[in-house]
This record gives sequence, structure tokens and C-alpha cells, in this order.
Amino acid sequence: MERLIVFRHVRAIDPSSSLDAIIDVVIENDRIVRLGPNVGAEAAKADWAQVIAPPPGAWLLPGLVDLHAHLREPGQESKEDIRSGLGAAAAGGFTDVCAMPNTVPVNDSRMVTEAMLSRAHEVGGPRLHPIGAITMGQRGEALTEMGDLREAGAVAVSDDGRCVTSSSVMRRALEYASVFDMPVIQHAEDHALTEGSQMHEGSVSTKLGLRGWPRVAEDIIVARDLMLAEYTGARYHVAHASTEGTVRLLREAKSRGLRVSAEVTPHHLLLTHEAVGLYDTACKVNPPLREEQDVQALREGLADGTIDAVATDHAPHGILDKHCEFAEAKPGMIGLELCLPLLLGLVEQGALPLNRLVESLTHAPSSIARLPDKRIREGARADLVLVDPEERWTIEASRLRSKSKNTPFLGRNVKGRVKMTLVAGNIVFNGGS
Ligand SMILES: NC(=O)N[C@@H](CC(=O)O)C(=O)O
Ligand SMILES: [Zn+2]
Repeated sequence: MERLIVFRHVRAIDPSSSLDAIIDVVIENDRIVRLGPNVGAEAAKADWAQVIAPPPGAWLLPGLVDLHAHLREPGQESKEDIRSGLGAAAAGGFTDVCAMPNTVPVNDSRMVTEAMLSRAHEVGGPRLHPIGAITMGQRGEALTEMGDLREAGAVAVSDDGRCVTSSSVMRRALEYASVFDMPVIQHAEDHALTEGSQMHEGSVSTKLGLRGWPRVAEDIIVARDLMLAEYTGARYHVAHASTEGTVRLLREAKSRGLRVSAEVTPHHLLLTHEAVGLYDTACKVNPPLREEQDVQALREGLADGTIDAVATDHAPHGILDKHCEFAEAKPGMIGLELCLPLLLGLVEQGALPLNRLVESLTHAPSSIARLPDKRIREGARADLVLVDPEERWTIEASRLRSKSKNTPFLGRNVKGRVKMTLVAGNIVFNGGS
């Protein structure tokens, strides 16, 4: 045996295994081998055992899975690269990160997918799962070789950052991707309705004199895509859902048994367009921050399972991308290290059941990306995150591992901290001080 790790008296929470109990968890090499009250006492005596006595009240959760991150490698390594991005992921409790293809060049080929994976293997830490483009160069025209992408290791396809607006391209994309059992992840934005837009179309955009992105630009694409998904029988997934309408459409589609899924970001669950204030570029993001009624609908949708997963849409940008006029600023905010602590705030307020939060960051995204299931049980792979739900800390740029610090949450006091992350029994993050 190479490795023996023993967690003593920790609250292990895994809703998909109906587990919520204070137990010991014993890990040998890459696997959980025993779990139960006091089962670690014996193993802890071995002189090679690494015994972990977590802070009182600490939680052990299955490793988190992010369906939507921008790691910027290849091409924009000054914003982030695979090493810093996976480092940030580990610090945020993520064991698996799906990387969007809007890199430079676009990940529309086996070559780019393979290069990203080989870089990730060199770096170690959380696993990287590339998402291939739907269309060549994300231009919305010719489909990529999805079979090649799949074979090289891509888990899904998306033109994220751009919408597939042509109904016929989308139809063919759904049909083609379904041959390889890959979900098609749509960035739902009717570009004809959002040209020149800077933020949500509403009272704040009017006051600031900025062109707005109306909700209907998202809803119209989601509605059409759901019809195409029904027609083709393919797997369809909505990226960063932001409107009340999207939630309503999804609820209706799911009630009829369609194979569709959706994700929501922490910022769309927590902020409205009011946060833009007087042109705060940190709050410029696509899709834009919306209104109270949308936030409410998204929270309810996540709580009742209409929205399956939470995804960060971690979108790092450099200082100059944000220190400029609002119209020039790049959209996006970082999220990997902030996701769990921010959303624990919603749990504390009673706005989201803890079980749903855990499920939406573990079991749900891993089943959408068809990754091995995240479970805390004997025989399962030891992908785990240790969280101190009581620790209070302040989000500060100097504490973040991401190369970029673009987030409107700097200065916010949060409660709950990731203390340790294990990927197949390897401790890839141990800190949180
Ligand atoms: N979310 C964003 O505002 N930006 C993302 C692209 C995207 O997810 O649409 C980016 O790549 O920067
Ligand atoms: Zn997007």
C-alpha cells in the first residue's frame, strides 16, 4: 500500500448515497476502503497512516465538478493557464473541471483537445475535461469532427461565448453529437437582439445609457432549442441560465420528459443588474446580471431540480480588460475559488437546501458530463473535499490563486472555507488559511 489516509469524526455528506453522518473515512491509495463510526481507529495506528482530525463540525463532501470554466490555455495565458486554473480549482474544492473551447486557437480539433489534456497531465491536480467546439472556429457554420473530439477526450460540445443561432446548424449539431452521446451546451443568445449590448436591458441600462441585452434574447433560443431537442431526441444543456423565462421553459420541457439539463452560476443566483451601479466593469458579464424576479426564479429552479447544476463560468480577464470604459471592458468574472463559500451563504439564509447545493455541484454535473459518479461509499474513488462551514473569511485578491482577480465579490465576508481537496486519494490542496 502506498498511501493510507484516515479522516476521524467528520460529517460526511453525500445526498446521492443518502449519507449524512459523523463517521471515519479510510482511504487506501485512490479508493475509499472503509467508512463508518470509529472504523478509522485501527487504521490510524499504522505508523504510515496520515491521520486527519478535521476542525469540529467540518464536512466531507464528494469532489466538486465544474461544467463551465475558461482556463484560457492555449492562447491567453496571461489571464490564466491550465496550471493556475487547476490550482484555483483545487483551492475551490473542485476535482474535475470542464474547460470551454473559446481558447486561441479554438478547441475545434483533436489536436487542441489532446494538447490541453497532456498539459493537464503534466500539471497534475484536478482533472481537466475539454469541451470541444460545436462549429469550426465557433463561427456557427461547419460542424466540428465530434467523433474525433470525443475520442481525444472531449466530454461535450459548445460554442460558448457565441450562440449557435442557425436552427439548421443546431439541428445537425444535436443529431451529430447524439451519435457520440455528448451533450450540446448552448450559450443561448440571439445575437440579432443583443448587438452592442453591455448589460441587462432594464431600468439600470436606461439610466446609464447603455444598450441592453433583453431577457427574450435568451428565452427565444432556449425555446427553439428545446423544440429541436425534442425533435431530434438529443441531449441538450443550457449554459449559465439567467432568466425567469428559461426556468419556466425548462420546467415545462422536463415535465414532458425531455432529456435536457441546465446550469446556473453563483453570480446569477446572488446579484442583480443593480450591482453594476455606476459602470462597475467587474459586474459586466454574459449573460448579464438580471433582476430580482430572475434571481428568485433561478433559486427556485435550482432548489426544485429544474436547474440541475451549478457551474462557475470562471472567466478570468486581465487588469486592463476591466480597467477601462464599460463599453470596452471584457465580460466575465472568476468563480472557481468563490463558488462554494458564496453559495453556502444561500444555504445559511434558507434559500437553498444544503443537499441540493451539494448535488448540484457533484452528482448532477458529473452525470451530465458522463464522468464517473461522485460517491462517498466503500470502493468509490477518493475524490473528496473537506470544508469548514464555520470559518469566516474575507475575499481578497491576495488570497486567490487564479492569475486574474476580476470579481465583484472582493471585500465580501463569507462563511465556509475549503480546507482540503483530494483527487483519487491525492491531496491536491491543503490550506485555506
Ligand atoms: N461569461 C462571460 O462573460 N465570458 C466568457 C464567455 C461566456 O461564458 O459566454 C469568457 O470567455 O470570458
Ligand atoms: Zn457563455
